[in-house]
Amino acid sequence: MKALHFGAGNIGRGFIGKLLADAGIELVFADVNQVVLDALNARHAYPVHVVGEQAKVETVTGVSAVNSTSDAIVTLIAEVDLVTTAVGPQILERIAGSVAQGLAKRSDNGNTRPLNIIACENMVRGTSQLKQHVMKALPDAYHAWVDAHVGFVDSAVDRIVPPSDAGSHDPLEVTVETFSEWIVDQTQFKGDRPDIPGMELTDNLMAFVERKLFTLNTGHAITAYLGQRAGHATIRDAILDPRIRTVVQGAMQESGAVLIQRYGFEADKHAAYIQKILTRFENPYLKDDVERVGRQPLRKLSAGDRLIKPLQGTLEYNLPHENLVQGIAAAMHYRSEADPQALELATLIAQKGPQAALAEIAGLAADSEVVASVVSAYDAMA
Ligand SMILES: NC(=O)C1=CN([C@@H]2O[C@H](COP(=O)(O)OP(=O)(O)OC[C@H]3O[C@@H](n4cnc5c(N)ncnc54)[C@H](O)[C@@H]3O)[C@@H](O)[C@H]2O)C=CC1
Ligand SMILES: O=P(O)(O)OC[C@H]1O[C@](O)(CO)[C@@H](O)[C@@H]1O
Repeated sequence: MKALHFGAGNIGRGFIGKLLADAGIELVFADVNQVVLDALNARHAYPVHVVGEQAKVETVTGVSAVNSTSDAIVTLIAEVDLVTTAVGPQILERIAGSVAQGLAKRSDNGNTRPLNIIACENMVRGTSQLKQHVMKALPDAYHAWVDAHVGFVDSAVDRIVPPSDAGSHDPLEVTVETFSEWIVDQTQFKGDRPDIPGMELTDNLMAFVERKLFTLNTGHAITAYLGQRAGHATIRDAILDPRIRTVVQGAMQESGAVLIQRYGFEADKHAAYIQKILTRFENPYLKDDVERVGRQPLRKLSAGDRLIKPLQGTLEYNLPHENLVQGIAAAMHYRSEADPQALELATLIAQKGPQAALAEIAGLAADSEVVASVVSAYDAMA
């Protein structure tokens, strides 16, 4: 079996690519970072530091790489059995054109072996969104063929992989936590489902996507935003601050109450899930900067993402949300000179004021009670 994985970054090398290579799948990474591409093609292997109580270094072998903007992509898509991505939600649209060309070539070549495509991004049904971009880029004449032979499989992906230690000079080295969870929608595959140890199948993906995104990612983002306000550099330092921990735990519980209502999770199991996540944030073996976890605040404050969607859920079920409100207010204060979205956020707030800016970014009614609560928390934090 042969796979093409877009994005040889932290999750690509440290999680998805590793699982594929460990399963004996011939793996080609596609990326735009020439240093990483050259190193992968020179060594065909890289080290993964799995850190925890019992640290170990595992070597991923038998991998190669191509430039994601080269024609090689089209040829590969015409022949591989599996395509995965971990490039970031905003990049999916950019790779869709070459995926479409590859699918057209596959069809022209008469290759009717099933192909499955799985986007592994922090977003709800990211593969379905990739499919929309691909279909837009693909001539109509190929649509029926793609529907018959290509599975677009949504997934939820959970492993904390910050950039490797700044002390390392190896561009391929990656450091990962012990925990990992990759859950895919078994109903969307074409042909036989691949047997990849570490890839779990479900017929109830939305529950798992929302459980992960609106618990871990909700709590993580709020830890980052409150952490920056309090002057903490890392997620560990922030979550060990008792005032921050109280709000983060409260926000995960508020979001959890929505998930329990919506999906029927058992309350005690969900409480244990939250506690486990808090210990993952505390991981003493990972150095995870608040800027990494807080990156791209406009995306994180958008309507379907980890802060606003749980808040909307509390409104839908008439549930408490004071800690989510604190987290959203802190997100509006997030600043980073290196992050274009943080700069845009600051400009929007300066130009329109916090009420109109939040309404626009989050898709909330400017005159709603909940926007007034966030603005009042935002002002109190200023
Ligand atoms: N790092 C983590 O702990 C986790 C990340 N994720 C998700 O995985 C995705 C990737 O995140 P990271 O690995 O942390 O980011 P990263 O920045 O480490 O990796 C992204 C990679 O994509 C590459 N890339 C950019 N444009 C490209 C293009 N046009 N074609 C091919 N490659 C391109 C970059 O050069 C980089 O190597 C994101 O959606 C993130 O939300 C999900 C769970 C955990
Ligand atoms: O990758 P994003 O969506 O910017 O958000 C960072 C988040 O992703 C993760 O890297 C993995 O889920 C978390 O550590 C963090 O909550």
